[in-house]
Amino acid sequence: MSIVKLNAQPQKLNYRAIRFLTSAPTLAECPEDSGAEVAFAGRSNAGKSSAINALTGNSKLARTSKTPGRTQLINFFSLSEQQRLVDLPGYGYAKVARVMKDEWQRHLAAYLEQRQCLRGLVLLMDIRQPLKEFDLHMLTWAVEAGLPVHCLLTKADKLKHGPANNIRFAVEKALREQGLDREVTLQLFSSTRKTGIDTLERKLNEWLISRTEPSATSS
Ligand SMILES: Nc1nc2c(ncn2[C@@H]2O[C@H](COP(=O)(O)OP(=O)(O)OP(=O)(O)O)[C@@H](O)[C@H]2O)c(=O)[nH]1
Ligand SMILES: [Mg+2]
Repeated sequence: MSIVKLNAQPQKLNYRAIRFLTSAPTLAECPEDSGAEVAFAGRSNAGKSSAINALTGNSKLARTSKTPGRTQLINFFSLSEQQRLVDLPGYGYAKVARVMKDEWQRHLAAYLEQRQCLRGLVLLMDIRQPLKEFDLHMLTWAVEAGLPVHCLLTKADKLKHGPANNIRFAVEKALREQGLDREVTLQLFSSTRKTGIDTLERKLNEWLISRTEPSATSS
């Protein structure tokens, strides 16, 4: 008889207990493809590393920089043996040679297309420059691949509350009009002010806990 054990995992993860795991330049060098992973993607300088630091309350966890292109490797952070967050290299105006940019893009595409344990994508966009070509490319790809996306409109502290919300509504409308709203959610976020962290945590818990396979045993 096959018995499926009740999933004994907590409904919340302790993001403060996160640890740096490893950095990988290519898909082949990533940790074993098991458990559940959520990746943070977005243009260079969008605030990916800062968001991971704000979420985990550790300003030194992921390296941040005023110089776009700081994160050049796929960086893995573990929440538990089976649950990870991933800081992806940014796309865009990194001050690196064209040939290197193409290299990264290839590794990024391989990771996104082939990583089986990827449960969702957090797509970060600077609220002052949302829905650039790369963002639309990522959203289209994810929707077609059936991968859920949660968008963070970052650096919301740079705008007053009213204008920030107006941008959020405009982005939601644009996504609906382009048929990109399936499995896509959106929120305002500020790493500096630490706003939007609860909403982000809820989404990550939903992806990393409820979508982790319950363990099965036979007797
Ligand atoms: N005001 C403000 N600045 C922010 C916020 N988030 C990030 N920044 C700043 O934006 C710059 C880029 O942040 P990073 O977190 O390094 O951006 P990234 O997306 O990881 O960049 P790459 O690694 O180059 O892809 C840094 O100078 C941060 O301090 C925010 O919420 N508000
Ligand atoms: Mg970074």
